[in-house]
Amino acid sequence: MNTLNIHNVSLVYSNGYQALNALTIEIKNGIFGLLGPNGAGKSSLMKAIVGLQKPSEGTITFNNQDIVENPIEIQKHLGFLPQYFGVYPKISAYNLLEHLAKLKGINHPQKRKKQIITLLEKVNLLDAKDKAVHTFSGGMKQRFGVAQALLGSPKIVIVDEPTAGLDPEERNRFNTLLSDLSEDIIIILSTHLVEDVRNLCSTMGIMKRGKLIVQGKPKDFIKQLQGKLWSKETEKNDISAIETNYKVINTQLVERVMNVTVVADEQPDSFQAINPTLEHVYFNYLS
Ligand SMILES: Nc1ncnc2c1ncn2[C@@H]1O[C@H](COP(=O)(O)OP(=O)(O)OP(=O)(O)O)[C@@H](O)[C@H]1O
Repeated sequence: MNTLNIHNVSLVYSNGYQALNALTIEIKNGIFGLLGPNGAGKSSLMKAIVGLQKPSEGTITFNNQDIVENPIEIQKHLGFLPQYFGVYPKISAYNLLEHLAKLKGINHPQKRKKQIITLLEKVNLLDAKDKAVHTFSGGMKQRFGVAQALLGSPKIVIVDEPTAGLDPEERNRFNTLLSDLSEDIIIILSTHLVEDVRNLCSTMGIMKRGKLIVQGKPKDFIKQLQGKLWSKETEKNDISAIETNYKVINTQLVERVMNVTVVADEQPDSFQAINPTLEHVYFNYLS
């Protein structure tokens, strides 16, 4: 079992901006979902974990090794899948993986070949190994991205918005792959897609303005909202009156009619009970 321990981490950039504020999390094998609006500090946290940005305060350990003092300790076990690769050179998938494997220090030619073939099989790209990566579909590129992130058998993989731009079928296939991989390693998934967190993550956290405002299991959060969510169709002009009496967590058009959802212990007049989803949980914590 791998353990990433982030304790009381704060990060103040040189311009004085506090991007992380006393953040504490323990992450074990499985997929940890990190949700939060733009600018909440998710990328800053990732940078601190991978050793690209030293925290101003606090400690980060990976399997009991201090990785703030010794970033190499995590870098040799780390795979990173950015949202987009900037450039896809006009070379085959196999050759590009071979090049990246050499950069990662996998020097033994036979071992390198075996690992590349195994990874191409795992991400279902073995048949496409001689095709140029720039001709791949979006889903194939993302699966290629997973293969490169897994070179060197990392114990921790960080994926940033991995399903952006994929069609629903590609997104399903990609999510199944991530889920299969997560049994023996830590995967940290930073995303705006609440549904992906619901489907994939055993644990999750929500960030807001540099703070981790909550962490736990998606299903426990949903349970906490059971029997407390109420919704009704409304006019746009009536929303501010509802807001004075109730905690409104969402207003949204459903079949072109405005629906308002509130959290309350008792059923408000003319509202219907609705079943909570993780999206309601997210809105509830952010509103
Ligand atoms: N090098 C830096 N110097 C100063 N401020 C920075 C620096 N990098 C990021 N910030 C600021 O820190 C805040 C958090 O940024 P961060 O990129 O961590 O957010 P995020 O949650 O990852 O958002 P997004 O989803 O948009 O990437 C932002 O207000 C950003 O402008």
